Amino acid sequence: MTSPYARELEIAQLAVQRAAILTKRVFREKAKGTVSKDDASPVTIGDFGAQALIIAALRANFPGDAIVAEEEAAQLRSDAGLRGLIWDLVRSTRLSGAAEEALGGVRDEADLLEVLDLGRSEGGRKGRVWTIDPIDGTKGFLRGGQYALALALLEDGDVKVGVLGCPNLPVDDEAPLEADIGANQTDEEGRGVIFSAVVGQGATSRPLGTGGLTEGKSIRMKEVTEMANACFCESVESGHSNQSDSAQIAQKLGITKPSVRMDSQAKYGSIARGAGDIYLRLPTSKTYQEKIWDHAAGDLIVREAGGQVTDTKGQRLDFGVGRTLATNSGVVAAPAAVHGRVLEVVQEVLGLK
Ligand SMILES: Nc1ncnc2c1ncn2[C@@H]1O[C@H](COP(=O)(O)OS(=O)(=O)O)[C@@H](OP(=O)(O)O)[C@H]1O
Ligand SMILES: [Mg+2]
Ligand SMILES: [Mg+2]
Ligand SMILES: [Mg+2]
Repeated sequence: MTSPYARELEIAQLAVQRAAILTKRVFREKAKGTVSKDDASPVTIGDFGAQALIIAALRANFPGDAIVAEEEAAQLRSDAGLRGLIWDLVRSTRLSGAAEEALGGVRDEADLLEVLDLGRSEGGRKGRVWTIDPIDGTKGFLRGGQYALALALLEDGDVKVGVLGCPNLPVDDEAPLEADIGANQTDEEGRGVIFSAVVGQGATSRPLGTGGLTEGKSIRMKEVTEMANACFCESVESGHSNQSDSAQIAQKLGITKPSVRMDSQAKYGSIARGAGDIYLRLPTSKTYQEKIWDHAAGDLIVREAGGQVTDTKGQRLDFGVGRTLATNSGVVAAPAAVHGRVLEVVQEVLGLK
């Protein structure tokens, strides 16, 4: 008997792997100066191209499912030049060997727009909903630092399958956490990893390849025996997470190491494999609502690796409210055994108790 969600997991990973071939091409061509067209940023090109390829794979395999994706086609409808550039990339990006056969493609430029707009679902608590962030950590992508292609399947509001493609993280699960290096790490030997998880089946990492999937390894969070030695990750952008609050929290917890700042859901993947221990995302404004595509895959991967993920109020992230995590505020992710203690200090510093 095949395990539940086996096909969803396989297709999701292949789709992410194919889309990562495109984002890496865009980065390389940007470095050579051949990709920019007028004011189109490479991240725009990569975002649209990767989203189109991922949705095409979902459309071919799970045509009845709803999709909540970050980008939409509007800008491409009015910009034929940009549309043509993206179409050229999309039509020529394929997995090697038989793996490509399982994934559907995009037919033409008109279909490109159609496919992109399939991601405009409002989400919600009913049925199967895929959520996609084609490039998470756009700043990291541009710098040649960390970024992720994120894909998750929700069923009745719960995350069932999560996949994170991280082209610039080390393949080696034991490799120490690197602060945002910002150098061009794309294509460096030993980099590129896919994290994945299925509810109740644990979390896995495997090299990000260009054809069929290779064997995965099970990953677990590291046990925190001494808080002083714990390592916490946070956003690079101070506008995305309050870094002065996190410094105070770390100090109160007795953490002596400086935080590791890293873009994207690579933070979730890194703590899930024990390269780091804690991920804090502390609100910088009362009005910003986190987007479901920025957290769904990472949330499941960390929980399946032995972690607990809540918001700063101590509530589980609720992916069933719509396109945003409207009822949550920030993120606190840590090994289950110490999550309570971390949350207590977060609430003390934020004045929530
Ligand atoms: N004000 C504010 N607060 C919190 N989050 C915000 C905010 N503004 C944007 N975003 C979202 O942050 C996503 C990137 O998060 P990161 O953790 O990668 O940030 S950072 O790049 O490390 O600084 C980023 O995802 P991408 O757009 O896919 O890069 C945004 O969806
Ligand atoms: Mg994002
Ligand atoms: Mg994005
Ligand atoms: Mg964005």
